[in-house]
Amino acid sequence: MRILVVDCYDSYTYNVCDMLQRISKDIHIVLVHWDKIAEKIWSNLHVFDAIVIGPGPGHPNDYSAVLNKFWETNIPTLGICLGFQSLCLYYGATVEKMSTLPWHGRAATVITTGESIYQGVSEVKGMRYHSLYAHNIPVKDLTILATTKEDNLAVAVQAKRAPHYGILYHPESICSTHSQTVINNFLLHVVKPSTADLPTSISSYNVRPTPFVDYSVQPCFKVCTQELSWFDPLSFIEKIERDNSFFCFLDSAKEPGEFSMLGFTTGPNAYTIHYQKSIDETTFTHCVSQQQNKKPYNIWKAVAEFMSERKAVGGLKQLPFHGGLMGVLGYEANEMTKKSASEYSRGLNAFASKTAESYVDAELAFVDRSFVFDLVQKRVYAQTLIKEEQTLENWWDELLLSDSDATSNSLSHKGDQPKTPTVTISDRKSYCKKVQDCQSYLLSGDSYELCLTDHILVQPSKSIHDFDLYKRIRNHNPASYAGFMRLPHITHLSASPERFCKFENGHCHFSPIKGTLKRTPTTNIEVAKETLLNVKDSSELNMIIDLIRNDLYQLATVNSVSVPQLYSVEEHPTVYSLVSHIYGDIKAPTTGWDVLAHSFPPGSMTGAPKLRSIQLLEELESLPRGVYSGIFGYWDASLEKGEFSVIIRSTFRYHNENIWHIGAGGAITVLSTPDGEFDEMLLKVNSVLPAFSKSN
Ligand SMILES: C=C(O[C@@H]1C=C(C(=O)O)C=C[C@H]1O)C(=O)O
Ligand SMILES: NC(=O)CC[C@H](N)C(=O)O
Repeated sequence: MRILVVDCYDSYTYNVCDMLQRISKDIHIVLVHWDKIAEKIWSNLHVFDAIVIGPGPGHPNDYSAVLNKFWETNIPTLGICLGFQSLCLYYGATVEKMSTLPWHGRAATVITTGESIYQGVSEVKGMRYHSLYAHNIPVKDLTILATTKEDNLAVAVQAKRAPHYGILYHPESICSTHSQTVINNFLLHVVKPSTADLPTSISSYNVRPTPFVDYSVQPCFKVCTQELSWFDPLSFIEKIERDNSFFCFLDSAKEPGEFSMLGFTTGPNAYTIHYQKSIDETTFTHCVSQQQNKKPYNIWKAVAEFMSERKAVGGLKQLPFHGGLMGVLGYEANEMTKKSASEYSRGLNAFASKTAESYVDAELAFVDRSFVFDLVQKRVYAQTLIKEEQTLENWWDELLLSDSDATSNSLSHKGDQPKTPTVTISDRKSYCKKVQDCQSYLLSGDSYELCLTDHILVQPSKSIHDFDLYKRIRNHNPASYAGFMRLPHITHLSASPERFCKFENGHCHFSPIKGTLKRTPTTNIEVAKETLLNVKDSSELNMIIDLIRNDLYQLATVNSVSVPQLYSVEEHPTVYSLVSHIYGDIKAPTTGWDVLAHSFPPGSMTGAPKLRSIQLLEELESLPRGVYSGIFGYWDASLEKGEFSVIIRSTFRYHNENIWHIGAGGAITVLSTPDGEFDEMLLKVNSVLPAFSKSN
């Protein structure tokens, strides 16, 4: 069966594709963007057995010139949400803003006629992501098939003189029920599948992403492992790090901790890598020779090629990291945002007017020398990536010898009592105004959720030693995804609680956080569960769960994406969080790096639909986000495993400038209160800011 799926740049379109393909493996989908439908598609429309017009931001009027061409055919067509509205509009209904608050991320009870595509289904749960609704529906042209119990809204229609259907709720959502029956009814009872193959010129026409490179390459390195007697990573780093030494420390700081890893750039095979979006160039610098190799394209493709040429074999299987990539990809390191970190060079606010090249959008290191700390077993391993012809040096001896009392756990610090820094942050009034601006976009149907953030600048009274600052942040907020990275362009200090994505041997795991509650003496995990499992926070999370399923479906194997438990509440040092866990499987030649690239930036930091939300947020937020909202982590040289956190509750600076950046914000929905969102933003700033004024 050949189906044309029209993608209106929603963040749920791939969920629609997967929903269709779960019906039958014989379904061949051609996915096209509504505004980029090639002439060869239009001239071959008749070869498709069915058409599905997906959901999308904005008003259906914006799409009519194109979508109406589908309603003029006699091809079985199903419109979802925006597609439903387009069908109703085509027959003269009125489509306009809801007169009540929209149900973004909330499932309604849908009563059906039990007829047509609802044969055998009398009541379903239907997840709603719409701000507009259709009324004055002409009954001479359209039959209403279902309405909501809560507000008696028409949510499914069928045309009387053509096999055209519309469903306003999202049947593809994790929270909708009986969708396989409904879609089955549409496909099997409405569509008469033809047997002929699609013309090759069309069958390969697809916007579904493909892996960057073929990773089935010959390994280039082997991993040499030397177990050492235990030493505490933090005290060790404090002793050996110097103001100009580059290294990357991924610190599992939340008790009991699992693995921490420390990567050095001192080996013969080490590189630093940085990306400048403003010139779309990725630079690889060999650490020993300082020789540079520049690639005139984005970091995702460039790093994929680089890593495929440096595949490693060996090492202890139980360790997460043996050497490879460590670092940060900043929020703007994607093709959806227009801004880049180079904006800082235009003397914005307090920035020194450095050149644009000073501000990079991503920076990582390829480390061939690393320590991995098994915090549970209290074991530490020195690991080296070497080529066959290279000889192994005991590089760790020199480091350990330079640190005679590595076992000391004192969190001593350099320098005297820092004075209160100068902090630039939005005031309540201006932030609340931005929250209201967000909500206007939500009510107009341009977005269902916007993760609004503020860009806080911290100028210490005198320069602060960065690792001292890290130790203070870690003391105040020991997080699961803590870490310290000092590389040539960016110094980044993390206290993040949020995993973005972990991948290992083809299994991917995302765990977005939405819903944050301050810890107080009267809150405990039970109180937090009662408080966070409310309509606002769960609807915020539902939208991101569906968005991440969609991102995963782009590359995951059909039927492999799952959400075993919709919500859980996690306890962190300063807050409680509502979390969900989404899993999916990929198979070679796809790797976790491909999944990261096509799921970036993190949906929990953009909102949904992702593209439109990113565009709106760029309008609303004056500065680039820089490192904040990006991801921080590692990709092992085996290419088989890696883990990146969402960069929040962190601070970073460029080039040892005495200006530190903190990003903080929260998901804005129609249920948000401006003051509540400002307070939430402040709560998150205070997971890091106090460290600039404390002495330990
Ligand atoms: C935006 C931030 O956090 C994000 C928004 C959250 C929320 O709205 O509850 C929680 C975690 C993050 O996904 C931040 O910490 O700055
Ligand atoms: N999910 C959608 O397709 C939304 C349709 C339209 N933008 C609305 O908000 O009503």
